[in-house]
Amino acid sequence: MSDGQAFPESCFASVLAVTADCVFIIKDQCIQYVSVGDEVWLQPDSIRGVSIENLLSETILTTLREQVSSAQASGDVSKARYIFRPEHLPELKNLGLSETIWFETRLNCVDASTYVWSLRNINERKKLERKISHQAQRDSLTGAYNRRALIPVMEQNIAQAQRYDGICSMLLIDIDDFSRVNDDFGWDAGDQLLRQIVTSLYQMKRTADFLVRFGDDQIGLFLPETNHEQAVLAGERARRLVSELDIPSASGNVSCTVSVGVSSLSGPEDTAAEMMKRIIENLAIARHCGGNRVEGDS
Ligand SMILES: Nc1nc2c(ncn2[C@@H]2O[C@H](COP(=O)(O)OP(=O)(O)OP(=O)(O)O)[C@@H](O)[C@H]2O)c(=O)[nH]1
Repeated sequence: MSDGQAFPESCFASVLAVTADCVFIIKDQCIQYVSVGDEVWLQPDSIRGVSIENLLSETILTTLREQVSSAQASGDVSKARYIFRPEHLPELKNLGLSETIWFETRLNCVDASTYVWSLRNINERKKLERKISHQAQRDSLTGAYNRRALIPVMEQNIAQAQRYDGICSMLLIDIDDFSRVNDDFGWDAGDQLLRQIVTSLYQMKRTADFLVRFGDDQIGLFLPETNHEQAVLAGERARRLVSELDIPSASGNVSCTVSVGVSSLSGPEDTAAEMMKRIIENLAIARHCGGNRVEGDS
């Protein structure tokens, strides 16, 4: 900084006071100074002079040591992310840490024993990221995962099945004549039927099974560690379950049937794409034969 731009030392405290980040100045592992920023739960008077080793967990301290080393080695600002959980940080919990906080931090060394560590609360950003990721992977009507979410799950499970037992299957469940439900009972009743089918299948499935809204009137159910015979039985259970639904609507009770295509991994050369192709062919046969039917690999 040139002389003309000399920063008035009296302004340093004001700069810290206006920043939303929480800033620590740490010397010989002791907190020399803290500006709490938006972390108003933190009580500066209670932690000034305290050793960070008494305040932070071993996991956080390990990352912090690495961050300090990195800043020392590069002579530059070093960044790291931390999760502060009240249950892992009893001292901070006593001070008022009441919820899990994600911090994005920057650290700069002043000299060999002193560094400045600033912590930015990114909980809001994390929440938004989770919401966007949730929306990207979920169907908004039924809350089930969507087709996009299925692909990696299927590929990962198929790769795993090929390394170990080689077994997994998938069902594609298609509502017969769904447009008739919309036409005769209204779109709301159609929506309600879709939701109820997803809820019933969700209750039927095993924990490890992965259920998705595959298309407009199609539900996919990926079944890890399930052979073809078991998968066809699961398809039959799903078919029967849906046929027993009877949903009241303003225009009368709504019921429907489904056609189910089933396919199972057929060997080490098989792929998710090939399996999906067979499922769609089997589903087409089930529909062609009049619906309300389960069709598996021949
Ligand atoms: N209620 C409701 N209907 C939807 C939704 N998404 C798509 N649809 C309707 O679902 C219907 C699907 O029609 P098709 O794919 O021809 O299926 P189908 O009438 O069951 O015919 P088949 O499959 O040949 O028995 C269309 O009328 C779409 O407008 C939704 O979210 N809610």
